[in-house]
Amino acid sequence: MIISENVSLIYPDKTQALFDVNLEIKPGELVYITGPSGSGKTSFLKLLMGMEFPTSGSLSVLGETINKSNYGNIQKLRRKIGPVFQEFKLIQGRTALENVMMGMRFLGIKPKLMKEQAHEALEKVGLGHKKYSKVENLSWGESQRVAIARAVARKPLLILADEPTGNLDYDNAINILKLLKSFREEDITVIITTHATHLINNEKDAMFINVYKGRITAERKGLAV
Ligand SMILES: Nc1ncnc2c1ncn2[C@@H]1O[C@H](COP(=O)(O)OP(=O)(O)OP(=O)(O)O)[C@@H](O)[C@H]1O
Repeated sequence: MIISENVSLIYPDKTQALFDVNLEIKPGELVYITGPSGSGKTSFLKLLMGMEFPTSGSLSVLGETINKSNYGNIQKLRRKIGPVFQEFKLIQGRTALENVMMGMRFLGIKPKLMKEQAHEALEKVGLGHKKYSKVENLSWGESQRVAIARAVARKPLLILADEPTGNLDYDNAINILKLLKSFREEDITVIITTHATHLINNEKDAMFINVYKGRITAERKGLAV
């Protein structure tokens, strides 16, 4: 699913965000990425989405090599990924349903099916009753759920959630994590960055990646390795 060998990332201004990342993530795994602010968590997710390319080393995601020369295939790869961004990236003035449908625009799905998948995804995240609400009228937690619905409506193989519990109170944060974890039952690999280590300390069936100053350590708990 994801194989990273000696991957380093240096931005054009010479900031080295990641050093020698070696890891393998298997299909259907739940992965938490923790680490202080500025340690390289988002940079790692950007590499997985092909929004950045490794400066050195080799990275393969769902069988596609992440490098500039493979750009055509990386665009196809993105159709199999459901991203949940830190700042949601919802379109104001549009309803929850419209936002979820917009996330499927370039997937080549027929409009009727697109609508069905969007309805289904909003039901799944518990927002069936807010489908026709404009997103600016939703609470923070509800907006986060719309962003998650938009990611799962695409029927992805991989969900990448960047700090999905940021700005949520304890109960909402726990519920959002529960929701994201539930997608594993559909064999989706779920990767979550979080500062909220207290929320995940008791997880027994997950891979934990810690990033510190661009260097990664990984351990699996409770999984057959
Ligand atoms: N486009 C960029 N150009 C140059 N440097 C960057 C760029 N994006 C990130 N960085 C730098 O790379 C390092 C890692 O940043 P990154 O956003 O990956 O950290 P993070 O762990 O996700 O932080 P946070 O928890 O605050 O979101 C930081 O030093 C950051 O300033």
